[in-house]
Amino acid sequence: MEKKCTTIAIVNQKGGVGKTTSTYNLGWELGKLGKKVLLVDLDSQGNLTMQSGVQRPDELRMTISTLMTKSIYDEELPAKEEVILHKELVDLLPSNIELSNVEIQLVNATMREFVLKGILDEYKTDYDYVLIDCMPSLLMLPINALAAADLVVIPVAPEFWAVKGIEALFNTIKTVKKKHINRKLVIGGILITKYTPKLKSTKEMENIIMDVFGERIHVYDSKIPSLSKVADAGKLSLSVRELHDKFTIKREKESIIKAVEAYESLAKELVEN
Ligand SMILES: Nc1ncnc2c1ncn2[C@@H]1O[C@H](COP(=O)(O)OP(=O)(O)OP(=O)(O)O)[C@@H](O)[C@H]1O
Repeated sequence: MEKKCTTIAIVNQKGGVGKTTSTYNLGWELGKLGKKVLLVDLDSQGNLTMQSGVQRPDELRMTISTLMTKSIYDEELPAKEEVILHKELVDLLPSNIELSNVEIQLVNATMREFVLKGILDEYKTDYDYVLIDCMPSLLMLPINALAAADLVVIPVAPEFWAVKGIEALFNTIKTVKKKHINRKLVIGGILITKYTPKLKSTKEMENIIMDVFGERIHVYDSKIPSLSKVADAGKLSLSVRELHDKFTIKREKESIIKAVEAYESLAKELVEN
């Protein structure tokens, strides 16, 4: 029997808020909980692909762009094994710079909002979770992610312009629902990333986010701490848990454990809801 799969779009049109980092580490922690996870890199920067250990994404023969182009031109999709890469706890549909051409191809494609959905309907059958890492825009590719998703998770770094950005994203989600692109789409919640509660400015932004959105939207209890070791793990193509496990000295382990715990508890929040 086909598995019930939950597809989650990790979206924020603001850059650098922790979308890729959260997609990878949330995926890893869901994998740790025994879930079968497919990560989808829907960003032409290919950061999720590099985070997953592919050093030169531009040399990949098959990527999500191959699938989307084939789908736009009504060609048969390649077998999953030809495209999907495997890591210990997650699988990956990789991406590279070619995805920027797809954004252009989509403009004139028929059923252009549903190209990714069509592909995932075919590719997601073995998975419990599909996590889509979106590029920082609200153009056709992120709209494709919203059309394919059951749930949206919005990583937000508590910075000055954050609230304005979330408002714009909500309007896009409203339009996606109103125009029947995806009427069942649910906003899972706001995930606060790069969190430093000791900083007055962070606390102020957290309060503003709660005041403005708290009544309408769930804000995940798990908050991802701002830690230089989180960025280090990314550069080493490791999850925060893997980097933690590699450390042998207690002080080193302590420098990243809070991020491991945060992504673990976020994964549990998602599984339990
Ligand atoms: N919790 C964190 N603590 C410290 N650094 C972080 C944290 N999360 C992410 N970073 C760093 O911030 C930078 C941006 O993160 P990331 O690439 O995940 O953001 P993004 O929203 O996906 O960016 P883009 O919009 O460009 O795709 C990276 O260098 C990453 O290592």
